[in-house]
Amino acid sequence: MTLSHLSLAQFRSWPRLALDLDHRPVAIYGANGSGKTNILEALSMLAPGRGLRNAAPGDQARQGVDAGWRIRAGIGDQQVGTEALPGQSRSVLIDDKPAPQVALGRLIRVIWLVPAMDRLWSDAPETRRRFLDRVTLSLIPDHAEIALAYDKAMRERNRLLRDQIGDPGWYRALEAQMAESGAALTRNRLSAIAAISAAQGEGATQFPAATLTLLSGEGFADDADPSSIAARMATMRPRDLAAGRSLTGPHRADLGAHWGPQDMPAALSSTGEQKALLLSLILANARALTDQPVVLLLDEVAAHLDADRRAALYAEIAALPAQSLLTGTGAELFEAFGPEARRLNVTKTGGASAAEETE
Ligand SMILES: Nc1ncnc2c1ncn2[C@@H]1O[C@H](COP(=O)(O)OP(=O)(O)OP(=O)(O)O)[C@@H](O)[C@H]1O
Repeated sequence: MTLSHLSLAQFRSWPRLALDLDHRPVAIYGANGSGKTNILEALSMLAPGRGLRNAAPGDQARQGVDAGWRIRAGIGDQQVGTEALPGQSRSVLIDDKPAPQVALGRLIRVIWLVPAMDRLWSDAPETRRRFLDRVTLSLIPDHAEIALAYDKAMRERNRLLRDQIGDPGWYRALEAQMAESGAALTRNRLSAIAAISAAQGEGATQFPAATLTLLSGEGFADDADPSSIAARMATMRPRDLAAGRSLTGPHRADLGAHWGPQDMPAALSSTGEQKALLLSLILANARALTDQPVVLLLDEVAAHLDADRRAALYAEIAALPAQSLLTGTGAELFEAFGPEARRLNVTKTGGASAAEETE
C-alpha cells in the first residue's frame, strides 16, 4: 500500500497541485520561497496533529482566499481528505466519511526532518518530548489517545490545584487516571526508544548512532507502574498545591542522547553533528516502521551534507521501504540519486506556486 496521489487546493502558496506518486523518491527543487516546504507541510497533514510547521489551520489557507484549504490523497485503495474552513479546526474524511484525526495515523505514517528541528538538542525539554511523542505515535498509533487522556486528567488536577481545593478524594480519582495513562505513556515511549535504538544499528556509518534515554527528575521517567505513579503523585500533592500545578510526572519527561567514543551529550556536539544525529534518528524511525506505508519528508537536509554523506543518505533512502520527498534549492544537490529519483521543479509567480516534473 502506498501514497499514490496528492492534490492540494488553496493550501498556502498553492492554488492547485496534483501529484501522482510511486515508490521513487521525489527531489523537489526551486528558489527560496517558491513553495517547496509547503508541499511537505501538506503531506504532513496526512498525519494527526498540526503538521510540520505546527500551524493553526486558519494560517494554512491561501491568503486572500475565503474558501479554506483542501488536501486529497490516495492511500492504497482509500481516499483520504483533510480540509479547514477559515477560523475552523480541520476535518478529516476517509472514503468521504468523517473520521477522527487519529484515524490518519492508522493508514499511513508521515515522519519529517525540517530546519526548525535543528535546535532539538539545545531547546527546552518540551521540544524533545514533543519529538519523542511524535516518533512514538508513528510506531504506536494509540499513543495519541493515551496522551489526550493523560492531559485531560492533568488539566482537571491542575484546576483543583490552582483553586487550592484540598479534598483528597477528588485528587485520588484524578491521580488514578493520570497514573493509568501516564504509565501507558511511559511504556510507549520506552518501547519507541528501544525500537529506534535497534534500528539505528542498521544504518550507514556516516550517520552516528546515539544512546537514547528517557529522562525526568524525581524518578518518574522509567516508572511504568500505575500504583507507584499514583503514590508518588499523592506524596507530591502538598508541593503541587503550593505551586498551583502538577510539577512532576510523565508530562515533564525528556529525551536524552549521548554518542561517540566519549559518550558526548548531543547538546554539546557541533551543529553538523547534531544534525547528523537527528537525521540518524529519523532514518531509524523510518526503518523501524516495517508494517505500514511510510512517507519520509526531508526539508533542506541535502544542502547541509557533504557529498559523501549526501550519497550515503540517498543510498539509505533508496533502501528504505518508505516514500521519500526531499527539498533543496538546486537540482545539482540531487545528482547523486541518478535516475532513481524523480525531480520536481517548483516556481512561484504572482504569489502562486507551480510545479513541473523535469528529467
Ligand atoms: N497562507 C499563505 N498564502 C499564500 N502564500 C503563503 C501562505 N503561507 C506562506 N506562503 C508563501 O509561501 C512561501 C514559502 O513557501 P515555502 O516555505 O514552501 O518555500 P520554500 O520553497 O520551501 O523556501 P525556502 O527554500 O526558502 O525554504 C512564501 O513566499 C510565503 O509568502
